[in-house]
Amino acid sequence: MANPLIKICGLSTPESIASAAAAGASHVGLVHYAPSPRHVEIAQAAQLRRAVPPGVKAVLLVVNMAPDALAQAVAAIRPDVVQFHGQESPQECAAFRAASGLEVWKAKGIKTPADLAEAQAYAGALDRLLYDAPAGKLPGGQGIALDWSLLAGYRHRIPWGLAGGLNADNVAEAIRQTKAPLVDTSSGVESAPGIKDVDRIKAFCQAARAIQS
Ligand SMILES: O=C(O)c1ccccc1NCC(=O)[C@H](O)[C@H](O)COP(=O)(O)O
Repeated sequence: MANPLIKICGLSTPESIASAAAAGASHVGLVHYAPSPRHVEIAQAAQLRRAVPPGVKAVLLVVNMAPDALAQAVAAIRPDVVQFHGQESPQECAAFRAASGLEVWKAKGIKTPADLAEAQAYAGALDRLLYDAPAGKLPGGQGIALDWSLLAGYRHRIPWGLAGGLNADNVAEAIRQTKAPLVDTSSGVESAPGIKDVDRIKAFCQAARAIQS
């Protein structure tokens, strides 16, 4: 099995972006959602995006954002990827993808086999589905793992990734069970909500790459 891509999400300082890149992350996430402890304003996100080194993709996370506001945010930040993390429909994702020409991901909360089957309706509208725990107080970044056994052996209709409660201690087992081609973490590499920890980022990336087929 090839090493999975690694996304470290919810970064809010140039230092944490540099740590994630140095540890081998393929993607770094900037959360623009005011209720989140990881929220960054547009101007801050634009500055952080400039700190993302070549070879690492910047992912902008948004939740049910109005199309005009999203277009302005994208113009200012210039992300490589937009990750929708609210109730955006396949049609809305497809329309944004066609209009922007950007890579588009959609996070979907998965609790049952039916949720997983429903998520496949996004095939053709997206570049990647990100399976996460169902929304609670926040739509994402909750540190809650989904039931990985739901994904074991599943025939996905679209490129995908695994998020939700991943950390250095469990990511290898999650990859072993699900064969995830991309793993994503946020609270699992923090010392407190919104505060990224360099050592935890390093340990997560090492553990995610330690998997052998
Ligand atoms: O991280 C947040 O605070 C957040 C808030 C609102 C929407 C999405 C958010 N994060 C999105 C992510 O991609 C997280 O990495 C993903 O949900 C996994 O988080 P965690 O379980 O904490 O590793």
